[in-house]
Amino acid sequence: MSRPAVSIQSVSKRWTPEGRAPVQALKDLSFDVEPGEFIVLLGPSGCGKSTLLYMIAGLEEVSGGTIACDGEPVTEPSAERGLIFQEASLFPWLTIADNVAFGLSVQHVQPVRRREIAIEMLKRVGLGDMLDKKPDELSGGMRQRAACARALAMRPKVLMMDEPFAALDVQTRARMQDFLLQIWRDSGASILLVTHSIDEAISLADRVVVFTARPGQVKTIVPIDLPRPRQSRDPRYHAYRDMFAELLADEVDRAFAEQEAV
Ligand SMILES: Nc1ncnc2c1ncn2[C@@H]1O[C@H](COP(=O)(O)OP(=O)(O)OP(=O)(O)O)[C@@H](O)[C@H]1O
Repeated sequence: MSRPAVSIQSVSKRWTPEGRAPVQALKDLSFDVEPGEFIVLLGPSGCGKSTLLYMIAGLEEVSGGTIACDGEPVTEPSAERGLIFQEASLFPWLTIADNVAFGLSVQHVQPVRRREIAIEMLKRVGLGDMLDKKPDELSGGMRQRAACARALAMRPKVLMMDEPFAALDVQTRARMQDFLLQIWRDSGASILLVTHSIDEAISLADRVVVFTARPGQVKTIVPIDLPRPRQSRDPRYHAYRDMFAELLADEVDRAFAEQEAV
């Protein structure tokens, strides 16, 4: 059997903000992500989903346990692990093509080749005629597609997405989900996507990792056994929706109770 793309073993994270009480964000978290697998992380606010992505990205250290990608312990950021945020973090003063090409300069790709790759990636995300536009000339959905192109240009083995479509309207969000499934299939990358939307989780995931309220632990891992494209009118889809709503309700109650107690 192949090695997991990401292996998370007994990971904990304790934040110690200056002048404030320490926060145990994650506790004894373990699961693997298989190569090419689409994982969705679902859980109440503050349970440590973003924290986990930052640690896999190598932007934050674990307080305990280990994270390994393709068998190698994560100690620093790598082009093999891309991270996309809710708001596309593009450089406003660069064109879309230059934004996509920028990351490749760090990988010492020659300028002409950088531009070729940028054009190829932007075409793939449907922005082939927007190459020389600046980010503020694009809609939110287009900016997010440009951010995907920039991440994919680095050929990551693992792509992490932190609520990437939360700021988009419902129609754009549905299109972006279709688009994401397409580029996921083409790229062969593993994806870890954080969302608060049960529908998004069911529409996208191979498996959904449900977190407990803080400190975040794995409450359960649910494989979504439905063919794609997934139809919300399918009775099995409804059964998943009910199950996730129930699983989350307890944890959201717990998270609220904790907040009120502070
Ligand atoms: N840099 C930081 N310093 C101190 N505490 C932090 C830091 N980042 C996150 N935390 C705390 O760690 C906990 C987990 O935060 P995190 O953002 O990972 O949760 P989340 O599940 O992604 O939340 P949400 O769904 O609301 O985005 C929260 O209590 C948060 O306040």
